[in-house]
Amino acid sequence: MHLSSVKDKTATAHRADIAALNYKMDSEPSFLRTLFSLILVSSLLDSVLSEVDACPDTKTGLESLLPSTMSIQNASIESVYGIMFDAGSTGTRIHIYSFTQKYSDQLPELEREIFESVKPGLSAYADLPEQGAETIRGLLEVAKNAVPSSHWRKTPVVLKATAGLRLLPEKKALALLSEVKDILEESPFLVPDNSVSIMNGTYEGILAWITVNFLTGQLYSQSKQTVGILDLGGASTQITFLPQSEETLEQSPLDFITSFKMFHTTYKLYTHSYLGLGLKAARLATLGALGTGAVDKQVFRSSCLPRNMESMWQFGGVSYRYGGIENGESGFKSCYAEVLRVVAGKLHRVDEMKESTFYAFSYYYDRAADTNLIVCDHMEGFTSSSPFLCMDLSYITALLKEGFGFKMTTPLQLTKKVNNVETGWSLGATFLVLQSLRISN
Ligand SMILES: Nc1nc2c(ncn2[C@@H]2O[C@H](COP(=O)(O)OP(=O)(O)O)[C@@H](O)[C@H]2O)c(=O)[nH]1
Ligand SMILES: [Ca+2]
Repeated sequence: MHLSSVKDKTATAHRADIAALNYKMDSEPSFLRTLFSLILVSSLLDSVLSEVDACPDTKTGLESLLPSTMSIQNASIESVYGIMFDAGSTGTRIHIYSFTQKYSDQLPELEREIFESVKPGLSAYADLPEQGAETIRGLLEVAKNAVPSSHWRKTPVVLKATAGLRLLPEKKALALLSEVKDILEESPFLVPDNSVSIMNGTYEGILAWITVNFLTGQLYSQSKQTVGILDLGGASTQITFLPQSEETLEQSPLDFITSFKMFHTTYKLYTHSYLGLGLKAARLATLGALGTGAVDKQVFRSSCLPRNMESMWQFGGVSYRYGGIENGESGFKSCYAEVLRVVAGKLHRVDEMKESTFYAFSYYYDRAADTNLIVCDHMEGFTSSSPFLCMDLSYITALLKEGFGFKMTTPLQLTKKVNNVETGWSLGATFLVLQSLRISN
């Protein structure tokens, strides 16, 4: 079993708080081994990335806006702010970034992030767009407190929705976005054109890759030892990495490879977003409830749930009745067979992935952090607070192992934050907005 930490990979990081997950070893061994090979980087690399090589070339793409270094310094210097809403399938989050610009001829530095979230996500308001958009208002108040009023007018605010809205009928999604746009326009912030949209899945992966490799210092290092990212959302999941072998480029479908230029380097990334393979969509698929809509009295059953359980669950504004199989199968073996059917044949694989380093976040992190004991074979002891734990962990195992084809030995870094900044696509997306508005150099 191979365990590694962020510290090993990041020369400029000084400290990583690492907590290996504590699993009970009497459950199914293969299940445990996969999960045990994940490390919980419990968040804080509290050091700063320093002395990085800033290449202020304003001619090309993203390089012109990436902050040259991360620093937590007192900033009496001119500040630049950017507000990004992540309208995810399970919740809406606001990220308020502040950057400082020390000298007008230098690139700005990322100073800090303020983060707040609300649940459920916009897609839960599919039939109540006005009410859904109201959830944005409270988050905008957070932004008003975080950004000095003298900067409101020049601070861009953007909302990007992901798989929850992608899965809604177009008319309903557009109605929600239109209400949201009205609320942003009532705010004192700068609302650029196309400020409210559904983001393409390819961007989701690329922007998260930029965020993570920026935060870990890889975009500045000479060695360009970038790391891949695995994001497991509620409705979709993304994989993005920089292929090293020609074989990978040749063997991948054309739409899995995207090129862009940054820091005098052209990156040719492998990226794909699998719609419907997010954790919550996978629950529906496992239960056989995908695409059934609001089915009144039907109870969807699974051996991944405690035998005597029966309850209700909501996703995307639809309520589902679900339960265990009374007097029937239960436990890891049968559960794993069920989730395998959800991933079988759905994912593209390349050999190189097995040898690469990946940062895994979102539900990969959340569900692992929820897990002190693996209890698929002891489900009767479950409380109703987490009835889906066995199903979710079985799905994550199946997705990584049988879906993407990772080996037991592939090290995956589970992380929520790097340098106290949330991992995810939001920071990368904010760089793009600042660049398009020429707010940064
Ligand atoms: N680390 C991190 N996780 C996040 C952030 N925002 C959402 N998540 C996680 O993303 C998962 C939910 O996915 P979501 O974005 O709602 O669904 P999607 O629309 O399918 O991507 C949960 O595990 C959240 O905790 C963030 O800013 N940072
Ligand atoms: Ca997401």
